[in-house]
Amino acid sequence: MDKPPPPKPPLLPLLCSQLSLQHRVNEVTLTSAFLSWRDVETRPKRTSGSIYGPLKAAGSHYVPVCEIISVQETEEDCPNTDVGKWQKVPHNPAESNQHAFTVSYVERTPKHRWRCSEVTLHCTDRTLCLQWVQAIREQLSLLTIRPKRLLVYINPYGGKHRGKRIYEQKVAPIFSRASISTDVIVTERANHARDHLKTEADLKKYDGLVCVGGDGMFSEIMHGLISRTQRDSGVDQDRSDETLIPCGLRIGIIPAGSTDCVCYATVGSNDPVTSALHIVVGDSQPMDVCSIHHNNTFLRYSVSLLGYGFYGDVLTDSERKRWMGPARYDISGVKTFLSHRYYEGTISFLPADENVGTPRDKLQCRAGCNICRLPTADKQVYKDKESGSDTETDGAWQVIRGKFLAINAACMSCACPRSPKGLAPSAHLADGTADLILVRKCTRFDFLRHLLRHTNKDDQFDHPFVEVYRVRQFRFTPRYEDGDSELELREAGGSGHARFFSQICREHPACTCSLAHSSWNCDGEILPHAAIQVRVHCQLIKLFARGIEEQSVFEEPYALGAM
Ligand SMILES: CCCCCCCCCCCCC/C=C/[C@@H](O)[C@H](COP(=O)(O)O)NC(C)=O
Ligand SMILES: Nc1ncnc2c1ncn2[C@@H]1O[C@H](COP(=O)(O)OP(=O)(O)O)[C@@H](O)[C@H]1O
Ligand SMILES: [Ca+2]
Repeated sequence: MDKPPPPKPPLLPLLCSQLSLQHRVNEVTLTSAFLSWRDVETRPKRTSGSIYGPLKAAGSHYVPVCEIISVQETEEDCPNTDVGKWQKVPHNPAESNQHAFTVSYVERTPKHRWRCSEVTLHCTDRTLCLQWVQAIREQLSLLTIRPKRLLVYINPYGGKHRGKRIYEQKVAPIFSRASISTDVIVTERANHARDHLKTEADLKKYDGLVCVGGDGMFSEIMHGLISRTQRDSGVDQDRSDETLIPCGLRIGIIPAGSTDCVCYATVGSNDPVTSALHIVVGDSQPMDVCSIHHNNTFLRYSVSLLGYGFYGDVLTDSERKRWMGPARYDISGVKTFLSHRYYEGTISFLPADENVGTPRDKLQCRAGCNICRLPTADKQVYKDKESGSDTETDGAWQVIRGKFLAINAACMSCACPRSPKGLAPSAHLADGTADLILVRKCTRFDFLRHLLRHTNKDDQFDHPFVEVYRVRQFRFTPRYEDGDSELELREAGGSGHARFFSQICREHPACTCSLAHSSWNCDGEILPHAAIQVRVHCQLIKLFARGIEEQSVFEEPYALGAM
């Protein structure tokens, strides 16, 4: 949350020269933290006592070394065969035979988008030019968090089927400029990436994974990596009380899907170039993951939306409309809204510690979030267990029964272009909790008001039929469960009528009659069971991201690099 400190004065310049930039003399300085250049032909007036002077002063630029993408010696005055264009011939004839180098660096633009900007600096002789290139490269080589070798998976059918083109045109050139080597796999079927990661991939060869696709594709890669990590460490993921081993490799997401909420909620935009640059600079954002079990069988992991009722039904309907691309969610959304089905069941949950806040906090999770840096609340559960007190029976669990239009859980905001603040606007990426949102039966009109508030600034939780809880674990049992809760059916006074229909549904699994059940939408996959147990695993995975930056971060002085 903290505003980054202003750049420190360059106490120990590693290199300082007068170089020419667009035919003007600039004093160029490299320190271990910044590359800066200042036009010395127009000396700006200082307006305050600060040694930085007015940082907006014309001609002063600071680029943090950690945001430099690459440095290259520039070939002057020759046709650039790569792009088939001639470079601009300098006006000043004296400059035409000079040596130059080009530094590419991150430039922030509105809406959290990053772009690759360049500055070309001319030197009087080649030795000086090489000295500069070498000095900058040396500083870059000290940034050991940057990945050098990546394994890339592309889903050619995600979103609008543009994954391959997006990767080739926008991302691969950035990786090659940053000297990142890649192995690229274009998937041939669903679960290809997951299975490859689970069993075949030689993960030791890589510093990270890249997923080109949507939330479904990300989910595949996450499943492959988590399962592989547990198997390699001898951890049984079927046991719902296991402490899972965090994954070592970071995952980068190049958005090319329908919803792209994991990317949007961790980076602030769904822009392929921005994501590629976050990978290049080696960002790292830990992220919570929910594990979902049915009795003692592992079903799936979830990071974004785990939704029963409305979002489950939207997904079930939209799967038949995949050919429509992203628009399928709008059509199925309207259809599901009109059907206005509600489902009965019981939710039990273990509330999170108070110090992590509540789902209605005004405070949102942003880059460097203080709540996510707290010692993890998650660990408390295991401590309680070890000391013999069973948290499950000591009264901490709360139980809610009712008729629900929607039951949603999200361990992050789920912000996406459709809903910029997300399903759970105050959920934290890495605090070990999920926000549980219960929407009880209400009128169609009220439900519509609630849904529409996801798309504007109004508070979607400010309705009498909506309840929200911040939880570490929860369970759901539908009132009329298949197979194992005949007893509950009888206890609950289940009418012969209900039993009759639940019987029909059991015998005709394809029947979409939803008297008793909806399905869970788990990050865009349909789960086979309605009765589930869910637990949040704090910071189980890491992404090449940094969380959403506060707007002030890309105000001065950090934007001074803009030319
Ligand atoms: C009638 C008006 C309705 C407006 C409701 C707007 C609410 C939007 C909240 C969206 C939350 C999305 C959470 C992300 C879910 C993804 O995991 C999943 C799968 O995404 P994918 O297809 O793989 O990109 N997408 C959906 C829509 O279920
Ligand atoms: N080559 C492939 N052919 C068919 N399906 C695939 C392929 N590769 C991945 N998938 C599956 O496609 C599904 C949707 O992919 P995703 O990239 O999330 O796009 P969208 O956001 O449009 O749903 C994922 O669940 C993934 O498992
Ligand atoms: Ca969380």
